[in-house]
Amino acid sequence: MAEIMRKIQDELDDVVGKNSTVEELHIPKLHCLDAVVKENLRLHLVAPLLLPRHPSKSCYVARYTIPEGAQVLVNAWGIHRDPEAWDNPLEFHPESFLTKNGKWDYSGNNFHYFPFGTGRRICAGIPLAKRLLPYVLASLLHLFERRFADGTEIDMLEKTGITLKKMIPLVVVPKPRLLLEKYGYWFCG
Ligand code: HEM
Repeated sequence: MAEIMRKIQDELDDVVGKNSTVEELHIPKLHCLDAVVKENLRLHLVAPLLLPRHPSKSCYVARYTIPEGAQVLVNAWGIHRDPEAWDNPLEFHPESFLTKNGKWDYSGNNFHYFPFGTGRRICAGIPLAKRLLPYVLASLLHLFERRFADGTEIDMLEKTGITLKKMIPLVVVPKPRLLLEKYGYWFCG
């Protein structure tokens, strides 16, 4: 994990530099960060079972009859960990999103990877999330080193629900890594 963090911060230092702060124009050049966001959304989906579906008419899917009005849940969490689609599916390997560029996107058209859902009920916030997620993460990682609070370690255990949450909240202590003047009023008081 420490090595992935170093790669991301090296990329941020190359693309953004230590004398400026992250802007939207930098985001398309941050390939390593993009791969980390995508891999994180593979393993830790926001909505592990998507939103429930209810067919308006009985229908057949594969060999199964789905009666009208039945509640259908799609186990996207399981599909994202399918060993037939992913090498070492339980491990965090952002590299797979670097080498298969373009294959994995958020369109919902690839049924091995659809963190924003798929079809008519696909997430309505993709355009916003796609911009905001890397921008906020890039800004935080560029501005701060993060140290775990004394005696704590990262633990990725999840708490199940309609949305997935961390079982144990992450507590980090941010440490500035740029010149203090880049932090504006936060550190000037
Ligand atoms: C990391 C960020 C986000 C993720 C991973 C995410 C993921 C999802 C998923 C998996 C669904 C269910 C899709 C399905 O069942 O096929 C969904 C639905 C939805 N999302 Fe998001 N979402 C995110 C951010 C947002 C934001 C920022 C907004 C709004 C500003 C938003 C608005 C919605 C809405 C309105 C729906 C319901 C769509 C419908 O039922 O027709 N989401 N989202």
